[in-house]
Amino acid sequence: MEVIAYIGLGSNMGGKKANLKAALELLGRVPGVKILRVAPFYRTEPVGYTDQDWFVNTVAEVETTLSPRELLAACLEVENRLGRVRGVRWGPRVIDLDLLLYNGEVIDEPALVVPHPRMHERAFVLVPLADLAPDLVIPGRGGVRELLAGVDRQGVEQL
Ligand SMILES: Nc1nc2nc(S)n(CCO)c2c(=O)[nH]1
Repeated sequence: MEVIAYIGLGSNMGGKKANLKAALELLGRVPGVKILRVAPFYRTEPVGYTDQDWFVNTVAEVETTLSPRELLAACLEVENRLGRVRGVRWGPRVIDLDLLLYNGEVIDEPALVVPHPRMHERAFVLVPLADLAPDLVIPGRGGVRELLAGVDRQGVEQL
């Protein structure tokens, strides 16, 4: 049966918008994954490891028959196909796909934590997510609209 999941995409190396478009193209070709909607792209100030180039971020809403682990594996496969080299943990990356939400479920397993543990404090996630689903509730964290009101939108600029 199909469920709804949300995937965060980001790039801060090379052709950032082109990298996001390529990732969406590859993701959309995965059997069992259908991209329903994609938020606008945003130019965003790096958080966490700040000594790096600005990112381009967006969020995609997908309908999928894959399990959470299968969907995560598909995201990692897209990253690998686009040449993601896992160097510095928080360092620059050609492409990053984060599984943000899966069918409203809470999952806490080794290498699979959903909702994404930091998404509720990240404007670069909440802003595009609110473009798609402002009334969504992030299990255990609160409503997207309310969380967005609590973060600093500084450093998230619509492209
Ligand atoms: N603005 C911004 N800052 C980030 N810091 C990390 S790590 N990442 C990678 C995503 O976890 C990002 C990002 O995608 N966008």
